[in-house]
Amino acid sequence: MAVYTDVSEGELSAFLAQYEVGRLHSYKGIAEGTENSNYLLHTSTGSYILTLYERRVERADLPFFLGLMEHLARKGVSCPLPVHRRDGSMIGDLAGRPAALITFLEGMWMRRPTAQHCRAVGKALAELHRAAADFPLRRANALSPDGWRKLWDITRARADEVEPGLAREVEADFADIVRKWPTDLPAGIIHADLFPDNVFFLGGELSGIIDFYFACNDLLAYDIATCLNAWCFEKDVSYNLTKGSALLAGYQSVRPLEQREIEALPLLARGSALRFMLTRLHDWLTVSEGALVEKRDPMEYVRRMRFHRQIASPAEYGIGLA
Ligand SMILES: Nc1ncnc2c1ncn2[C@@H]1O[C@H](COP(=O)(O)OP(=O)(O)OP(=O)(O)O)[C@@H](O)[C@H]1O
Ligand SMILES: N[C@@H](CCO)C(=O)O
Repeated sequence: MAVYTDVSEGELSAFLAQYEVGRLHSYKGIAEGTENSNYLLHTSTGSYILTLYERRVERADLPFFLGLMEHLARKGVSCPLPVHRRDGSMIGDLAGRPAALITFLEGMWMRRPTAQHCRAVGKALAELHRAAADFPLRRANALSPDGWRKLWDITRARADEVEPGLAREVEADFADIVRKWPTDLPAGIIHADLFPDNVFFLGGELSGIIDFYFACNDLLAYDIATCLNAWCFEKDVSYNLTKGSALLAGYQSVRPLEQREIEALPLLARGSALRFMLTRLHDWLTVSEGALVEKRDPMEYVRRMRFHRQIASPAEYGIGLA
């Protein structure tokens, strides 16, 4: 995460008095990430992550996100457990923002994931889909085609600042993806942002999944497509077939894909690349220079869109190879 909102020690101590987490020993802002403000807290009872929800998270969605984490944790998915306040709720207010406290997960995210990591994340994704299947709340995906359109309307006029000709290229691709977008594939709750920085490993084993703030109901295979984009490309945006086949095999070891899901992968991967290109483009053009936040390059995802556009068969992702 980033730090958009500063929190004083006095404000934080008053906030923590609502919880049974003991006395505050120390806290510091976490620069990593882009969406919300996050602090690492040490108290007399342990370590916690404090999140202040910023622009892209609606307060009304917090019971879904926090309830989902609690549901998954109870079902054995290793993810943070939201801490309840003394009044039983999981959501408070701090420095003018909705805020929550979640447990700290041990582990490190992989800057250079290997095929083994990709296999593990594929398997964990399928387990997450299975464990979430009976979660009772619903949330529509705010970043499906209608949401993409809103972002594109804001960014299109300045897209060529990133690369000349980008507006025209994206416009054409956007129309084609939306025209073909599937609606009748197996659906359920998806993580929707399962990038390497949201998956922790300890001693080679997957130790936890974080950041459920894009989770929603959508096509399960769309989540796989997002993982292929996030985990299986090298820095030069070449697709790593070994990683792709490992990720798909890991997923299928828990939930075998239907043929129609496999056939939809190239289109889902294009749509997913478009979605992340758009949020990055939006942030690239709008995030103020002063914020303690890393800007992510939209061109990494334009290049993925170009890759997926020329795929002739889903076999090129390595399905059935590992
Ligand atoms: N439960 C947790 N346990 C340990 N560290 C955590 C936890 N939650 C968050 N972090 C730390 O905070 C960082 C950012 O968290 P997170 O990915 O949720 O933020 P974000 O702003 O939503 O980022 P993103 O850009 O991935 O959406 C993580 O990389 C990790 O260092
Ligand atoms: N994972 C996203 C940022 C948070 O949504 C990206 O890399 O663009």
